[in-house]
Amino acid sequence: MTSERNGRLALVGVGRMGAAMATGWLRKSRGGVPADRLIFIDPGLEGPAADLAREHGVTHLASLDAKTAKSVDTLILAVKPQVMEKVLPALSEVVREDTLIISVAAGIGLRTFEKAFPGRPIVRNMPNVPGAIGKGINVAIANARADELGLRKQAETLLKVTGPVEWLEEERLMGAATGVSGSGPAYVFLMAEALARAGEAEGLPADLAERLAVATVAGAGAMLEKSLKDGSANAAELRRSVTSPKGTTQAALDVLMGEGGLPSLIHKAVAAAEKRSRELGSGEKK
Ligand SMILES: NC(=O)C1=CN([C@@H]2O[C@H](COP(=O)(O)OP(=O)(O)OC[C@H]3O[C@@H](n4cnc5c(N)ncnc54)[C@H](O)[C@@H]3O)[C@@H](O)[C@H]2O)C=CC1
Ligand SMILES: O=C(O)[C@@H]1CCC=N1
Repeated sequence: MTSERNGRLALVGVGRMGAAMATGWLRKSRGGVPADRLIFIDPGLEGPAADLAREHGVTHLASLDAKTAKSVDTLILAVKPQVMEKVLPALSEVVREDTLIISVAAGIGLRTFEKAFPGRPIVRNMPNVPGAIGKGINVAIANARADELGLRKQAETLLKVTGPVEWLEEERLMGAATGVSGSGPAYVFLMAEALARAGEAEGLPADLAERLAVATVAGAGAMLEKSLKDGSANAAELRRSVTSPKGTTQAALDVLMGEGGLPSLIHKAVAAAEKRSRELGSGEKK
């Protein structure tokens, strides 16, 4: 069997994450996926996903029928973990024996998909929303069948359109990765919100405070990325470069890095996400 995948790619669940990935794939500049290879499967397509389908002419179906499934060699599952098990039986009846299954659902383990799709190659991936602009990161693990068929590389070719792929060998680490990079963009957006609110509370006009906060988060992120790439500095070194002894930053960091400050709060937050990931995987879905 060849590992070449030139068939269609069905994305099941085109909500926030599905639409972010599809946006990344449809960006031709990054060697993306041609619109006529993609099929959106979602009974409630709306918002950005509906716009994407319309703008690019992507086929949209409410469910995957047996005839269409014959043309699908890659199935991406991007529904909520809470509905995943309801969605799997109907899909398992129609997908081909050699279809590569990729799930991006938090918490749901390879074993669940191996039960639903016996003998199929499966990749569990944790993407994040900056993938929509090619600035995402993926953390993935492949089952043995995917490796037997040499499909890890094939999955990576697809996933890396949205950002690099880090492969894990131990599935138990997926929860921690989810807490860092899957959920992580929300922490950074919260930082931008909090910074803007704080500026406003200290007297800045709201719109100016927001512009300053957004430019600061975006600029610091871009600088960190560049400095890591060229090897000039890491995050701690960049932080120290802003911090003049006895200056304003030192005064602020004494608050942020004091007892119970940001580092310990972030650790608690990532640990909570990791725990929730395990709960979602074990069926505690509420
Ligand atoms: N939102 C994020 O930043 C990230 C989400 N994920 C994972 O992505 C998955 C989706 O999350 P979101 O996009 O945030 O949720 P969402 O609620 O925005 O999207 C879920 C989509 O699934 C559709 N859907 C529901 N039942 C369906 C069915 N039977 N067949 C096909 N589609 C169906 C809904 O209409 C909706 O469009 C989750 O498993 C989540 O863990 C992973 C990484 C990041
Ligand atoms: O909040 C969630 O459960 C999903 C998974 C990672 C980011 N969003």
